[in-house]
This record gives sequence, structure tokens and C-alpha cells, in this order.
Amino acid sequence: MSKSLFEKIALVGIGLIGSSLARVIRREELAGHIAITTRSAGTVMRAEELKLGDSYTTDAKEAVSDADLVVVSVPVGASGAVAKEIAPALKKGAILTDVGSTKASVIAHMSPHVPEGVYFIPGHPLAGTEKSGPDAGFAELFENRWCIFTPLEGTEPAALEKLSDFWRRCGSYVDTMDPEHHDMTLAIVSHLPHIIAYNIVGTADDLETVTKSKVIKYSASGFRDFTRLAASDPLMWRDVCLHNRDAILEMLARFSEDLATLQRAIRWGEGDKLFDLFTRTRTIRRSVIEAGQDVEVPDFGRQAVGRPKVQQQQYQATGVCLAAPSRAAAPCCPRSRDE
Ligand SMILES: NC(=O)C1=CN([C@@H]2O[C@H](COP(=O)(O)OP(=O)(O)OC[C@H]3O[C@@H](n4cnc5c(N)ncnc54)[C@H](O)[C@@H]3O)[C@@H](O)[C@H]2O)C=CC1
Ligand SMILES: O=C(O)C(=O)Cc1ccc(O)cc1
Repeated sequence: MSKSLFEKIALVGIGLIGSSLARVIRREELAGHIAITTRSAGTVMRAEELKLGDSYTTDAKEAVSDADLVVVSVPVGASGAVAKEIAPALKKGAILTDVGSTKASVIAHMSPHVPEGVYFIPGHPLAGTEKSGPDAGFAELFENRWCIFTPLEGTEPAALEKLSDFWRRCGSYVDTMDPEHHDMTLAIVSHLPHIIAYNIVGTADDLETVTKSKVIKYSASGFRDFTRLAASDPLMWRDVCLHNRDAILEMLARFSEDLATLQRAIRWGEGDKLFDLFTRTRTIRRSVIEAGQDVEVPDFGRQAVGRPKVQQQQYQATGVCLAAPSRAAAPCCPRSRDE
């Protein structure tokens, strides 16, 4: 039997992401021992019933002691408190990582607590669903998805390589970005779609009761797609909004401007404008489908460390540079460093 990648992995938080990790770690034999901890005794019990690990405790310090890899999978607003709690028990030489949907704020809240000799490498698997809790996870969640690291300056290359290897063996492609670029990118490709979904479903819910029953009854697939996103965990998304505030506000401002332009085109019957926009966006959908799961996130100075199949069509099709302060000022994206 081949030796495990890590002798002991501690999973702090055992919801959708933590339990999916537990399942894939077991399947791929990535750890000699899986220690599971979360703050609620009921959730720890459920994890044990599901046989997700080898040991179970609500005592986070006990779970992380002697662990070679510690993965924090809790709502981003709780990451600082969790880091503070586990810090004294972390082993010298251990890798500490997280899976939070925002990165700059997680780094700000976790890194002050990380002891000397522990390698802290923030991460974010771009994989998930609208479900939460230990029953919702599945071993295939990370397959053919990106996992982005936002390493701190001076990160030990061997530790980054080992963590990259871990995520590759979970089925993911790995990449690095700086935290601000990550947060800006995710604001448009993930956070805004969720906010729009929460808003449109809320608007429908605010309609008069008679109309509302019709909305539910006749909801077309477009509205149904929004209701899936709008069913995502409220606490997790509250935290994402509060912890990626600036990037989300920037993207919301651009979105609102574009929506006002669209509104004006509809009001004034500017059919050509509508047709042109709808044609442009259709090409994006086509390149997303063509690219399958290997869709390239917009390039913000990315450095490939995994095995990404780089797909530039999505960006090339649009020419939209999300990183630029204004689209008019910088109509093209910087090219990736490894081109
Ligand atoms: N749900 C998704 O689709 C994705 C989520 N993420 C990120 O992964 C992290 C975890 O998300 P999920 O697994 O979906 O959430 P979840 O709600 O399914 O699980 C969260 C876990 O954290 C624990 N927890 C909650 N508050 C805590 C606290 N104050 N202290 C200690 N433990 C606490 C809960 O008991 C639970 O075990 C979040 O930071 C989220 O942003 C990343 C990618 C996708
Ligand atoms: O369910 C969906 O469509 C998602 O987009 C899941 C998701 C949620 C949060 C993340 O940080 C990454 C992925």
C-alpha cells in the first residue's frame, strides 16, 4: 500500500466543503488519520454517524495537535476566531490552509495568529453547491475544478507544492493569484451572481400574493436557476458580502451602470443595441461550454502551478478587463506570466 501524503489531516468545520474533503481524502488514501472537529456537538455526531473520519471532537485544539495538514472550512467570518483557537496546538512544520470564498480578509484575520514554523497557505476551491452541512458533501465535488491559492510573501515552495499535490489528488487544477485579484475576480464570477439571485427571488417574493403564486407556478427555467443560487446558505453569504465588501461594491457599481444602459435601450426601443449586447454575451456562454470545467478565470497575473488547460477564448471573446479601474482606460487584460 502506498504511503499517505499526510500522516494526519485535521478538518476544522465539516459542512459541505469539509465533508467533501473527508470523503475524497478517504477514497484517495491521502491521510493516515482524519481528525474531524467543529464547534457544534450535533454536527460532530452526524460526521461520526456518516463515518467521515477516524476521530471526532468539539475540541479543535485536540483535533489539530500532531496534524501535518489542517484545513479550516468554516464561514469566512469565523476564520479569525478559529485560527486564534487552534494556534497554540499547531505542530511545527504543519501546513495550515482554508477554503474561504474571500481571501484578503481571511488572510488579515488568520495570519496574525499563525505561529512561527507553521506554513499558512490560503486557498479556495472553486467548487460548491447551494447545499450545506455534512450530509451535503460528496467525494467528486472538486473534480476538474480550480483550487486557487493566494500565498503570502516568502511562502515555502515545498509546502505550496505539497498542498498543490493534495488538491490535484482531490481532482482539482491548481493556480495562484494575489488575494486582491482573487477577490475582484470572484466578486464578478461568483459573488455578484449570488447577490443578483437573492435580489431577483426577493423581488418576486415581494409581489402581490396572487401574482406570487403565479410566479411559483409558472417559473421558467431561468427563474428556477436563480432560486437554486438564492437557496445558498444565508450565513455563509452574509459573511462573503461583509468580507469582500469593496470588490463587491465595485462590481455592483459597474453592474448598475450597465443595467441602466440596458434599461434606456429598452425604454427608447434601441433594438440594435439590445441585439448587439445579447449577441456578445451569447459568445461567452458558448466559450464557457466549449471550455467545459477547464474555464479560465479572468487573468489577474496568474501563475500556473498545476496542470491548467488554459482557455483564453472566454476573455478573448469579450475583451473585458475586470482588473482595470475603467474598461475604457484599459480595454485589454494583462497576459498571463507563463505565456
Ligand atoms: N458552499 C460552497 O459552495 C463553497 C463554500 N466555500 C467556503 O467554504 C467555507 C465552508 O463552507 P461550507 O462547507 O459550504 O459551509 P457549511 O455551512 O456547510 O459548513 C460550515 C462548517 O463550519 C462550522 N462553523 C460554523 N461557524 C463556526 C464557527 N464560528 N466556529 C467554528 N466552526 C463553525 C459548522 O459547524 C460547519 O461544520 C466557507 O468559508 C465558504 O465561503 C468555498 C467554496 C464553495
Ligand atoms: O453553487 C454554485 O453554483 C456555486 O457557485 C458554488 C460556490 C459557492 C461559493 C464559492 O466560493 C465557490 C463556489
